[in-house]
Amino acid sequence: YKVLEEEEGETKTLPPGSMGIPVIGETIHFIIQKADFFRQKRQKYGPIFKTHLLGKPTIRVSGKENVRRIILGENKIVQSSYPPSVQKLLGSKSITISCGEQHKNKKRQLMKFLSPDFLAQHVDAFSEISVEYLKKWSDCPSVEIYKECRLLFTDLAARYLVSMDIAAEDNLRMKELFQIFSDNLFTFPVNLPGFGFHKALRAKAELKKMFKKIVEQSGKSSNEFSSVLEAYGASMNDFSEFNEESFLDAITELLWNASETLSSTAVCVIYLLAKNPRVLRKLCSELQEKEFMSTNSTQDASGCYGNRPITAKNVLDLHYLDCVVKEVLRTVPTIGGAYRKVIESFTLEGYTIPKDWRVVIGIRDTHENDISILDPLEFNPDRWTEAGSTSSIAFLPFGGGARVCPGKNFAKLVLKIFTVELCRRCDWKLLTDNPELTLFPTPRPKGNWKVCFFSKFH
Ligand code: HEM
Repeated sequence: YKVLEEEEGETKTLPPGSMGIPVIGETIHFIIQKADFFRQKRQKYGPIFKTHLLGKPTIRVSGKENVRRIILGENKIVQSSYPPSVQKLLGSKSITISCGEQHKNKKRQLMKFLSPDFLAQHVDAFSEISVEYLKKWSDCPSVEIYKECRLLFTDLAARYLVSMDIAAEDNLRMKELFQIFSDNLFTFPVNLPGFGFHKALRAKAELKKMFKKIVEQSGKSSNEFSSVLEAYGASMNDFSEFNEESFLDAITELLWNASETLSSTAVCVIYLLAKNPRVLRKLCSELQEKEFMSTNSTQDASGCYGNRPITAKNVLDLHYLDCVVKEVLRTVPTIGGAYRKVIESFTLEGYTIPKDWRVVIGIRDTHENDISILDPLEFNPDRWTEAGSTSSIAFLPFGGGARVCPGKNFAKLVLKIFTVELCRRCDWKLLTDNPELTLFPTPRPKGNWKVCFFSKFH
């Protein structure tokens, strides 16, 4: 790769960086170092650098304006394009991988399903399921928090996104399979025993078998499953076109997307609130002030503690809660980067971003290096309350433009409900010394963090 090219008399400069060894590029470093690979490169080369990853020359871009330009340039200068391992594992019909009209239709359907009315209708249910798990956790001496959050949010997503009840033992196995699937999404697409890709394909095949069994045992026909699955093809309206593989792929994509992201963020909420008692106190004060949290621990005849039920409307009154959830997503963004293919060469900060290269939008890098705020690495929800300053904060945890996360409002509501129930019902303590997070593929504990929950009402 020549650093300088001449085209139409114009000098074109590729961003700084290194392309590694032929064919393999720097993929092995990336697989070993994960998020640190990008951090080190950014420190060395700045916000735009080139490398060669997973079979393609790649440019990683960070910085609010740069990222905005790419996100809003979908289908004009870039198009969503994930590495071959991700494409094969999610399937060409998944929302993440599909493009053009097919993508637009599926996305529209999914967003229609996840309407404000749908969210409002299920607030009680989201609350109940959070309470169910919090009670279970408080009854144990300690719990492995990441595992438990995965069980909770897979259960929640299965019930409300795909109308599927999963038994506890199936959920445990699903948790293991989703973990193998996620851990090996970004890898060499070599389908041979011992390779990560092979393990992920097997995990997905087993997941689909489990979903098929659950669907069959439910006695429902496929068109009785929630309309969200129609997003994956007109098949469910027209039985002759019903495609079982697409139906099971759709369940996998939705459950994986929801449980991976929500469990990761919920663990970060638990961790960051435990680490920042001042923030937790301030959040509890807000809950008390707005009558979401009673200071009276006496249970009434209906089993309530005088806590105000959460609704889609009254949760909006909780401004500090909003700041806390935003700050968790800013300091530890769930998705570190989004992948695109360049369909039309363009320039950024004077560098050429050539056609056919891959561009990775650095979400984490952009948040971490935000020069418009003080100490961007610090967890400080109060920064969101300072008048006038918030619109300049780099904040794109859900991406943007045509590829914006369709689960954004669902995720924010579920996370807020979980956080309110957590704070008003429990105290908790991390039992692991020096807990550390690993950031790739999504933030999660390094090792098994144990957490002890105490019910506030015992
Ligand atoms: C904290 C929670 C979540 C975060 C931070 C998050 C983040 C993201 C981001 C950054 C993208 C854009 C990727 C890109 O630009 O290529 C995305 C896409 C997507 N998300 Fe989420 N997500 C979350 C929860 C969910 C949930 C609950 C669902 C399911 C309802 C979901 C379904 C999807 C789908 C289907 C896409 C692909 C959209 C497309 O390609 O147009 N996400 N998510």
